[in-house]
This record gives sequence, structure tokens and C-alpha cells, in this order.
Amino acid sequence: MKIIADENMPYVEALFGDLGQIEYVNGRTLSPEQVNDADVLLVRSVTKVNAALIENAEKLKFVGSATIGTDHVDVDYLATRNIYFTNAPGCNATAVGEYAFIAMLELAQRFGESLAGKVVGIVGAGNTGTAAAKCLQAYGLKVLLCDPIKALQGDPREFVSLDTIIEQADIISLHVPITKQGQHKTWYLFDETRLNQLKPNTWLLNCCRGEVIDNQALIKVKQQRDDIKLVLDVWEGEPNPMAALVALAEFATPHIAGYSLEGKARGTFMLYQKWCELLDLPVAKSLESLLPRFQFSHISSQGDLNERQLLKLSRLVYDLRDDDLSFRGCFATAAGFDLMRKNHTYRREYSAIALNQVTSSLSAGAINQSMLMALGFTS
Ligand SMILES: NC(=O)C1=CN([C@@H]2O[C@H](COP(=O)(O)OP(=O)(O)OC[C@H]3O[C@@H](n4cnc5c(N)ncnc54)[C@H](O)[C@@H]3O)[C@@H](O)[C@H]2O)C=CC1
Ligand SMILES: O=C(O)C(=O)[C@H](O)COP(=O)(O)O
Repeated sequence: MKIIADENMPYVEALFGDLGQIEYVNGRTLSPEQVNDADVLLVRSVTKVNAALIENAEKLKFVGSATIGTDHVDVDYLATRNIYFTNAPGCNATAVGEYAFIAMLELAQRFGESLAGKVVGIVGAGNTGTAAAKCLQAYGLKVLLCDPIKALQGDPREFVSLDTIIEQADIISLHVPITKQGQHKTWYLFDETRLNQLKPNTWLLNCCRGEVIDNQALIKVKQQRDDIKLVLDVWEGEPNPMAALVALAEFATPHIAGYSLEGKARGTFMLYQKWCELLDLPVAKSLESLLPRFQFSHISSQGDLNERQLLKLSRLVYDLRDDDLSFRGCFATAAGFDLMRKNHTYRREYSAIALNQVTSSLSAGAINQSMLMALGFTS
């Protein structure tokens, strides 16, 4: 069996090595000739899987994308060809949620403010939005959720309109898929009009898809409104973000909000599980066996923490400042953007740290052992 896999998808050898002959390819430049004799195709978000790519791949029976988003895959076409498709819903949701939370802690520190007490609006309350909300609520913040689709589906959580979020939230974090049609389409959901409606000093975070914000309009609005602060992980026209926008963002990264080792491993593992299920094979490998031990796996601290100390602790799993700095040095070329993504193999999730808070208080609202556990640290 021939398995074609993106060279930047980790753990493919460990999980699929026994199942067939693996050939690694550059997902960004993958050509039809390279997939013509494939049985299995394993891709990431950078590969457009459509008729143009796989028309002549007659043996192809399985396409797996180790991503949450599916906008790069023509799922209708795959269905007409009877090719099984799976993605990895939720695989990197914790990573995205922690990225957003840590970015907010960083902004608070940079501007001498406290994150505690702010109201956060989450647009899109699926896996990543919920993961962000989990951290924020664990930290005691008021969270407003906007997700008209979930509301219609009867999700029991309380939802508000996007207008309410814009009026009331101090921070807005975007977590929607990119959709170009329908009543709830998200393409340019934040256009110039909406961007102009942001209340003074709003922090706007985008870790879903670049085109959810009209990037040209964002440049224009931000040039007139320095009060708005931006954290941008995704960009219109990746891998070529607009240089003027990078310069205007407080924190800028190359689409790596989901890139914890845990999230990446989960993505490939979910494809492996699905393939085993389809072939009626036992799931012989485990997710845990893939992950290296974290160098700060056990930490003891004395007493409750303050917000600054929580940020210090967070920087052990993910120091956003480092990625921001590297990004500014490499984003100018598509190769630089992609290389930073390729080499991004160092980030962990809060769960990688077992924390023992000696003399932790029981006070509600304190950054004590129970709040840290709720954030995702382990004991
Ligand atoms: N930066 C990164 O590294 C990553 C980016 N993503 C992106 O984030 C997106 C969201 O991921 P998940 O939360 O896991 O997806 P999800 O499918 O679990 O949740 C998305 C939610 O957005 C809601 N939604 C759709 N249109 C909306 C609208 N107009 N207004 C408000 N809500 C709307 C849906 O009802 C759904 O509940 C993915 O589709 C992907 O494009 C995902 C993972 C990593
Ligand atoms: O899961 C998604 O959706 C994402 O956006 C991924 O985190 C993007 O990562 P790659 O598939 O491009 O490695």
C-alpha cells in the first residue's frame, strides 16, 4: 500500500510505518503526478485536495487531513469518488485555546493592565472557541459566546449576538471556520464597517482563518485607531501576509496557534485511528508514547500566584514573544513563513506540567491550585 504524506506531518512514520510504504512530499507544491499511484493521502491545511489534484489517482481510497479546518478539501468531490475523507476535529483545540489565553496575558503585561476583570467575546463556540472559553472562565473572566448556528441547534449555553460582543467585549477572539456562503458566512465577517464599530481599546485576536477579517480594511482602521490591539496568527493570502499588517500587530505568528506537540500528535493519531477502524485493524499504538517528556514536567510553587507569575509559568509551555520575534524576521518570503512552521516543534500544553502548589489557599478567585488545575495543568 502506498501512503503519500506531507513531510511536515509529525509521527507519520511511528503510526503508519507498519501499514504501508510511506512517501513524503511537500504539501504546498504537491502535484497530481505525485499522488497518481497513492492508496492513502495524508495532508495538512496547505494542500488543496480537489479534482485537479486527484483526478487520476484511481487507487486512492482514503484522504486524511490532520487539521480541524476542512476548507482546503473538496469533500463533495471526494464523496462522488467514494474516497473516504476524515479530518481531526478538536485535535489542536486546547493548543488554540491556550494560545489565545496566553496572548491575552501577554497583552495585559505589555500594556500594564490586568486581564482579570475584562469581558471576552468568543466568536464561534465550537472546539477551539470552547477551549479558549474554558481557560478564560477558569481564570474568572466573564465570557460572551456568539454562535448563531449552535444557538439554533439547541446548544444549552447562553449566546449573544455579534453586535452585543462588539458593544460589550473588551477582548474579541475569533474561532469560526471560513465559509463563503449562507446566512452565517464568515468571509470578511469583520469588514471595515464592523472594525470601525469596535469599542475603544478593544483587543482583537484572530487564530482561525485570515480571511475572516478584511486585512486591507484592518490596516486602514488600525492606522487610524491605535487604541485597538491585534494578535494575528492567521493572514489573508498565506503564506504571504501583508507586511503593513504584520507591523501593526502586537503579536504576529505564522498560523501556529494549534501547534502544540500534543495537538500535532493528536491530529496524526486521529487519522491513524480512523484508518485502523476502516481496515478493522487493532489500534496498536498509543498517543502518549509519541510525546517526549517535557523538561519542566514537575514544578513546585509556594502560595498563590499573581497574574505576572501565571504568565511566567505559561511562558514555560509557550513563549509567544519568541515566536513573534522569529516571525518578524522571516515572514517576508513564503519560504520563511513555511520554514518557521516546519521547525515549530517545541511548544507544549499546560497539561505537560504537573504542578504542586505548596501552601495553596482555598480562596475563590485566587490563582491557587484549583484554578491552575482548571486551566489545564496537572497535579
Ligand atoms: N490557527 C490555527 O492554527 C488553527 C485554526 N483553526 C481554524 O479555526 C476554525 C474553528 O475551529 P474549531 O473551533 O475547532 O471548529 P468547530 O467547527 O468546532 O467550531 C466552529 C464554530 O463556529 C461556529 N460558526 C460558524 N459560523 C459562524 C458565524 N458566522 N458566527 C459565529 N459562529 C459561527 C460554528 O457553529 C461552530 O460552532 C477551524 O475551522 C480552522 O479554520 C483550527 C485549528 C488551528
Ligand atoms: O487545524 C487547522 O485547521 C489548522 O489550521 C492547522 O493547525 C494548520 O496546521 P497545518 O495543517 O497547516 O500544519
